[in-house]
Amino acid sequence: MYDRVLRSELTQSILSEGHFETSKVYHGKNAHVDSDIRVSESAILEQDEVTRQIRRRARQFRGWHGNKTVAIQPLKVQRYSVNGYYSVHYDWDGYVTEGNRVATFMIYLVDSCTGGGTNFPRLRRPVDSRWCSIIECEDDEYPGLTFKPIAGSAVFWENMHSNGSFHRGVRHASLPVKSGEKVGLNIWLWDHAWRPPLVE
Ligand SMILES: O=C(O)CCC(=O)C(=O)O
Ligand SMILES: [Fe+2]
Repeated sequence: MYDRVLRSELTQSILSEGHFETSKVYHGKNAHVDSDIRVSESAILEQDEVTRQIRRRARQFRGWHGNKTVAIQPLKVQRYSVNGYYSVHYDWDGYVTEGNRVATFMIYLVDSCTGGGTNFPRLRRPVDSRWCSIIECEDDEYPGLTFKPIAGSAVFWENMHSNGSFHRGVRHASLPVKSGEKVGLNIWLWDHAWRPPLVE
């Protein structure tokens, strides 16, 4: 979890731009709306100086193996209203064989909600209570580790093991928003050179 990665002026500029549409679920090149899996609205941000700088910074912060073949995908803003959610999934795509999403930044832009945490059911919650400002410590409604949406902060994780095999430990969900609104900025690192490893 990274604190204050985005200033609020940038958030305002991002939010005023978006052309939101009902979010789809993707399998390779196929995409469809499926409210059993995902209820939110998304907008791909146009390229401008702000988005260019954010993408540059995300790329500098973290290359995949320091890899020159990693690109930052176009930035996507996702808005959840009451009962909006995204059920458990992986960010890697098991249907493609050339290139994949090797890592994810999830930046919270608007946190005026209850619920709406980012939940990793297979990760263990740390016991040290100092984590409790950023992770859910009181609520046992969902298994595993849940990051609270905190505007301006980011969660970063890798979607692959170092040999390029899919990391199944980072299965995650956006928990249902109970009240208010949550908005997140998804930044995905796409490695063009990724190929399925010969051994899992
Ligand atoms: O909004 C979140 O907390 C997670 C979003 C997510 O996992 C995704 O869009 O792939
Ligand atoms: Fe995801």
